[in-house]
Amino acid sequence: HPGFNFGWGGHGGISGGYFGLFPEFYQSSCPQVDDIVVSVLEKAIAKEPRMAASLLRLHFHDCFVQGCDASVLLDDSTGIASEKRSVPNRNSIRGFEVIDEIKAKLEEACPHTVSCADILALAARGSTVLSGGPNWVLPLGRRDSRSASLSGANNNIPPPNSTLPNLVTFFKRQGLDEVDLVALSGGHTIGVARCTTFKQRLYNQNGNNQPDASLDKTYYYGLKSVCPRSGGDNNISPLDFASPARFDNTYFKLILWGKGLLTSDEVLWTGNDRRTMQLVKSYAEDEGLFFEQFAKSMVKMGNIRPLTGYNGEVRKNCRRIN
Ligand code: HEM
Ligand SMILES: [Ca+2]
Ligand SMILES: [Ca+2]
Repeated sequence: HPGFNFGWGGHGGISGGYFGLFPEFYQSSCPQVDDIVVSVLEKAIAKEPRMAASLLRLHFHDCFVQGCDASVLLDDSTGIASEKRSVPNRNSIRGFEVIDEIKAKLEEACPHTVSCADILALAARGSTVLSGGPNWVLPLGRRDSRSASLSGANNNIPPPNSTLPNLVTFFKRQGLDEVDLVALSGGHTIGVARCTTFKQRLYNQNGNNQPDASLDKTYYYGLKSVCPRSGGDNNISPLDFASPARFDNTYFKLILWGKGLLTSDEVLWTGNDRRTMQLVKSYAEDEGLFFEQFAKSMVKMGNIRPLTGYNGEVRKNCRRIN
């Protein structure tokens, strides 16, 4: 049965069973899988362009905690402490209704076949493409976890005020390098962030009641009007104000101009690491280069510790274990 990769993963030889994933995984068991995913995405993103950003982020927050196993989608229940309650996720991650709709359509077309973890990977790619970004060949065959890790979500997702060395460490822990860090940060070419995630930069970046000196002055004044010193924590600002719904390379151009929204964005340029500086500069100058590396790094991120073979399960409902 080609829809089930017996013999590929689960031998514990190669770390995490990387060789368990392959692009043709659903070729005979659910050939329409990508069409169904994209049709739901088209509707959702037409209704709200930001949804593309939210879905891209969901795959990232899944993969950095226990690997790409849809742990992020589990609700609280007996024995499950939902990752949705973690500091990086609460009042923040979204898109669950769209994932539910995709899952429901897939259960109709190909019952009990497509995992929620693969849906997240497909939704991230589809969202990128529909926003004008690159396409890539996507290895599939991830299975879904029977557990979640609230502490993992608190400890493994990098906070927005991270220093550059800290960001590098968070990514290294997942087997990702500086090139992946810079390229994947380019995901911030779409979507928004809440005032609470960048407030410190505006009012007290170094404990001296001063703004982050790397902020462009005009940009800084604009941000202060959205994000007052006190209150307004849930006010939102685009991560790439020049083209918040378009997947392009303006995110990197803005960073060169001191107009990156989060500390974690700006430090890629100001963090005194010649490698990340050079990468920011090259992606700002060459969108094609950024697209190519983003695609490669997304595949790499999507390969973080997947469950394959007999491990895990294919959930019937992405919000709970079977
Ligand atoms: C490098 C470390 C990263 C940090 C510190 C970081 C941090 C954040 C923060 C704080 C927000 C705003 C959350 C909120 O206000 O509720 C955000 C949004 C976002 N992040 Fe990241 N992120 C990082 C990497 C990534 C990666 C690797 C991706 C995907 C490839 C990504 C994609 C997104 C997207 C698309 C949004 C907007 C979501 C929306 O509008 O709903 N981020 N990120
Ligand atoms: Ca996970
Ligand atoms: Ca953009």
